Parts: sequence; C-alpha cells; structure tokens
Amino acid sequence: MGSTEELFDELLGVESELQDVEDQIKSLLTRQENLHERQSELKALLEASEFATSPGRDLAPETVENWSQPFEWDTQADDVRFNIFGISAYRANQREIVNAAMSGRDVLVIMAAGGGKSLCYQLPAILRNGVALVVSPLLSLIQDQVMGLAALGISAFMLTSTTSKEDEKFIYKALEKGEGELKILYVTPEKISKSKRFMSKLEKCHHAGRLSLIAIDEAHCCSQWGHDFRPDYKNLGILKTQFPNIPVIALTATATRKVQEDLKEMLRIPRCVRFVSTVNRPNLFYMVREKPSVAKTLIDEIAEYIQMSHPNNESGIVYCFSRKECEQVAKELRDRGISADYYHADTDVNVRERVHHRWSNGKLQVIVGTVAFGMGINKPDVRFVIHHSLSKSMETYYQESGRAGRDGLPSECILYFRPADVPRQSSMVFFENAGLQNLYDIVRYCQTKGECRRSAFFKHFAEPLQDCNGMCDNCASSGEVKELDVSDHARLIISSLQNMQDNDQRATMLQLVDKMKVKHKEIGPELKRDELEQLVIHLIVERVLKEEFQHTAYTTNSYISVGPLAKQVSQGNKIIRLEVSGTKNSGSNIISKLKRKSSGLEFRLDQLRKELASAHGGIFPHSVLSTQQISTLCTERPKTAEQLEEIIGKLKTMKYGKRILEEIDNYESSNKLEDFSDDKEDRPPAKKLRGKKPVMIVDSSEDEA
Ligand SMILES: Nc1ncnc2c1ncn2[C@@H]1O[C@H](COP(=O)(O)OP(=O)(O)OP(=O)(O)O)[C@@H](O)[C@H]1O
Ligand SMILES: [Mg+2]
Repeated sequence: MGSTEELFDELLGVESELQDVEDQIKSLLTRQENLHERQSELKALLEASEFATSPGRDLAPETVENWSQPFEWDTQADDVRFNIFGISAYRANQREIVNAAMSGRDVLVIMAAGGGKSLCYQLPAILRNGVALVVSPLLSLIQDQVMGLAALGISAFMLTSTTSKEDEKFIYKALEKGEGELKILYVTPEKISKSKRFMSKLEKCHHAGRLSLIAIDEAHCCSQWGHDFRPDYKNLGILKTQFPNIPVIALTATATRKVQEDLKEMLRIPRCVRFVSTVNRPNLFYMVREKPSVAKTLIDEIAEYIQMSHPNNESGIVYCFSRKECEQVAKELRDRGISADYYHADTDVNVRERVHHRWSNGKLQVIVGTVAFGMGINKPDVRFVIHHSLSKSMETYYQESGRAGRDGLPSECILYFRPADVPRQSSMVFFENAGLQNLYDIVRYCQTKGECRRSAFFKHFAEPLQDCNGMCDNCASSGEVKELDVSDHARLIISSLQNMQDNDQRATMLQLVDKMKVKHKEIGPELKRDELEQLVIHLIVERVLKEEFQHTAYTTNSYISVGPLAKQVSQGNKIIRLEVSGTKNSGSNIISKLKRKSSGLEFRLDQLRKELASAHGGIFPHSVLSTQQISTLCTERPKTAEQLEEIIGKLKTMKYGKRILEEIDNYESSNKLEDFSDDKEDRPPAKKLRGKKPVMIVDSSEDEA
C-alpha cells in the first residue's frame, strides 16, 4: 500500500478522469439526442417526398372520388360566388372543396396564404340550410371576416368577449329557436372549451337540424408542431364527437405532413377528404440582399426602394429582429418621408389595433413589426415584405413573406442578410427543438447565389420542383457567380480555433474573422472581410465548425468552436467552396426593374374604393373592389351597368356601380382632352423624396373616422 499522499494523488487523478468521462458522456448524450432528432426529421422528409413523387400524385385531391363532376348545386353556387362574392372564377381546388363539403364530407384543406380558403367554407355555409359555425383563433381576424361578410349582405355574427348583450341575445335565440336571420357564426376556440352555455345552445341548434357545417380556420393552431399552437384548439375534437353527422372543414396554410396528421387526429376526422395545394406562390418575387453594416445606409436603401417601387402608397411590412429596432426603423423611415409606424408586443393593445387599422385602410403605408405582427393580417394587397434581419426558420420566413400578395398580384419579398445576424438569431433559438437546424436552413437559403430561391421552399416542404419563371433574384439575374475553392482558408480557421481551444481561449465570429483577416493573407486568394464572415457561417452550416453558447446575467453569447466535420477538412477529405458574386450587388438592377407604374385610372379607382369604404360604415377598401377587379376595370373600361355586372357581379354593381361608372367616364373624358396636349395622366402626387431636411409625414387626425 502506498503512502497517504500517493493515495490522495491517485484519488485526485481518478476523480479528474471521472469528471472527464462524465463530460464526454454528457456531450455524447447531447449528440445522440440531436442525431435522433435529425433522424426522425429526415425520415419524415423522406416519407413525404416518397409520397410526393409517387405515381399518380400531382398535388390534386388524393381520393378516387371525383369532386369536379357536375353537382346539383352548381348553378346556385356559381350564382352566389359571382353575384354576391364578386368572384369571377374558382381558383385551384376551391370548387372541389365546396363540392366535398356540400356532400357532407369532412374536409382538410391545405392551401397557401391567400389561396382563397375562406370562400371554401363561406360558400357552402350560404348554400346549406341552417347556421354554420366557424372557429377562428383571433378576434381581429374574426372582426375582419364578419365586417367583410356584412358588406356583402350576409348575416354573419361573432360571439366573443366584445359582443354586445343585445347581439348575444339575438345569437342565442337564433341558435335555440331558429328565430332571426343567422347564417355564419364566428367564435374563438375558448367559447367551445369554456362556455357551457354556448355549447348547450349549439346542441339545441344541432338537435333541431339547424347546424349546417363547422369550419375550423387556421387549424394548424391545434398542433404543437405548428408555429402558432393555441391550447384551446386542442379541445376542438369535441365538436366531431358531439355532432358526428355535421361536416367539419379544417383549413390551414401550413404544409408539413406532421401537422396534417396531427390535425386529423385531434379534430377526429380520420376519413376526411384532403385537398393539398402547392406551397408555391407564383406571384411573389423572392430576393436576398447583402445587408449593409451601417444601419443608416440600410435604411436609405429600404426607403429608396419603397419610394421608387411603390410610389402610390402601396402597403408593405418591414420585419425587424427586436422591438427597439422596430421603433428606430419606423422613425427613420418617417424621417425619409414614408408613412410608417411600428407594431410589437410591448405596444399598448389599443395603440397596436389603431396602427393595424390605419394600415388596413390604406392610411398608413408601412408597418414595421416584430414576429408579433402575424396571424391577424388579413390584408390582401400587401405589395412588399422586407426582412430587415433574417427569420429564424424557412417555415417562419415562408409565413412572414407570404403575407405579401394574397390577392394574387405581383409582390416582392426582400430579405436583408449579413453573417453577423446569424449569432444574434442563434443565441435566441438554440434551446428550441431543432432551433439551430432550422436557422441554418434559412442561412443556407440566404447564402445561395446560384440556385433558384423557390427550390428551397419546395425542398423544405417536400414538394416536386416547379418553374420559378424568373420570379427570384437568382433566376432573374444574369450576374455571374464564381465558386472559389477555399479549403486552405478553412484549414487555417480550424487550426487557429484548435489552437485557441487548447489554450482555453474562445472567440466570437467577429473576433475569429479579425484574427483571420491578418493571418489568411499568406495563403490567397485574398478574401474580403465580408467574404471571410460568409465563410465562417458557411462552415458552421456545413458542421465543420459549431456554435457554443455561454450565458451571462444579461445575454447569451455565441462562440465558435471546431465542429464534427472539421477533421475531414483538415485531412483534405472534404473540399470547401464559397460562392461569390462576380458582379457586385446585381440585386440593385433588379430592384430598379421592380419599379411599378400605375395608371391614372387605377389611382382614381383606388381613391374611390377608399371613399366608398368609409361611406359604407368603415369597411375595408378591398371589400368594395379588389385590386384585381380594379385592374380588370382599367382594361375593360365598362360603360353600362350590365357590362360592369359582368366584372364585379350584381351585388357590388347595385351598391357601388353608379359611382364606379361615373369615375371611369370622367377619367375617359378628361384624358381625351389631355390627349391633345400631352400624355400628362392625372397621376398621384409624387411623394417627396429625401431632401436635406427630413420630411415628417404626420397622419392627419381626419384619418380616423
Ligand atoms: N377564386 C378567386 N378569385 C379571385 N380572388 C379570390 C378568389 N378566391 C379568393 N379570392 C380573394 O383572395 C384573397 C385571399 O383570400 P382568403 O382570405 O380566403 O385567403 P386564405 O387562403 O384564407 O389566406 P390566409 O392563409 O392568409 O388566411 C381575398 O381577397 C379573396 O377575396
Ligand atoms: Mg384565411
């Protein structure tokens, strides 16, 4: 036996080795967990892509039933669609969905934002006898819908915390006794799970055979895998249990298979007819811009884009990373003459609603918001969505950018990317389920210079590729993309990092790049600072490096360390290539091409719809005329009520026809006169461009009716 001292020394050694082993076990367990997670994700993706490419599937309804054949309600459905809704033709899958619901089947509708899901349940609700129940997650969405339907003369009500006693009485009477005219009733999910009184009235309505259908809008809120999970949505399965013979129509824009399967189970509609439309939004132009490192330069660029491409006050959204950034960006845009305001979770609810309302009515051009400005956005004519910083995943970016162009007209989605934004986001999402994985997916999207942006969405949602038709910067630009072999740079980065790690030092991305800036010159080709930053991010995404997180009392910092694939690069088994643009910033050419010119008549009809909307109780301008209808009116130029009816249907012609025809007539006469002078169309007043002195546009108080 050795001396006590020797024993003690050995004990220390063993303890330290044990600690080492425990650390290794911990890190292996984390790795195992991550791998399991990725494994199941990959399996789900594979399954989805097998499903997507299996013969006979072309994104059409998967059942053998033929929902496109003639049905007995065709004529009546066409009449309501055109003469009440003013919609001249069905979009993809709409007619089939209406037919399945009219046939009494449960239906699951997956349709991209703006695809026209509302019509799919509103039309059967009008055609079927009785009251349709619609569950929707947000008060603001419900209010918009009820107001829109009221403008069409459809008897729609909502039962929420804001409903007056009088209306509540009317609704309960209508449910219980069938008195009064009630066609569509909107409720929030809380009503179903929390109000016994409501459920008992609904029961009576059903018992008397007056419950026509149940629609569950934004149905992805049921699923924890969706992006807007709402606990009260979990209980909606009770509707099918209580009313098994009433068709349920669940609608969502979220495409992942996992969420779809979850929905079927939670809503208890296992045998529903499923209609999946493509995730593609062909009218959206996707583009990624290099984000200038100086904040002011970036705002100048954004302001210039808005003023040049959207000079007629066309609506837009700017998404920012933080609340403070929202406030700053909104102010800076105002300083440059753009009517902008901010929206985030810290703003007072009433102020927030006011901002949203002014924007919806076209009185405010731009909302600068955080992700909190989300689901309640119902505005169809958002012409641009700008991301001041990257989103946290492809899914979120798809949702946020997808708020543009819901009316199907060309709109732009611009994302400003710079590598330094990656650690900012990653230190927020690293603890989320697959948070880093999701973030790195969108980073890959941003860094791609040679591949179609759309293809990233198709891959993400496991859908066969479709043509982009030049509707993204990479497809539209003829700018040359060079691929550099930067494996030597990568090796240098790895060895420096290894060195630092061995000396118990660590570096953030910026510190690492600073270090490399000096060192890498010897190996060439020389990379610029921003290219070195791109490279470090590229290596993280490729798992050659990895981010590690350190918490302080105030913040979480991201440090870079050597990742699982570093060895392969060091040993020369993996080549690292970096894409760099041949021509710098070819995007600006595209931005100037996006410049829009609207005709004088378009502007006049836009003004008219705003005026008519105010005069008709402050409904939304797009409820009077959609932007698409305005553009048809500009080309067709109807002269009689009959001609107008062909375009906008009976109801709208009856309500607004006289004024619309007058406006077109006035425009034509004034233009005839002007034809003799020059083609000075009566265009909207040009917006003041940035001068030496900042121009503040303060919304006048007459705005608010
Ligand atoms: N067949 C159609 N033809 C022309 N416009 C249509 C048609 N169907 C719907 N629309 C219009 O498209 C716009 C978007 O419709 P809707 O609000 O129903 O979309 P959504 O699928 O519910 O989108 P989101 O997921 O964003 O809620 C509306 O202005 C609507 O009037
Ligand atoms: Mg909708």
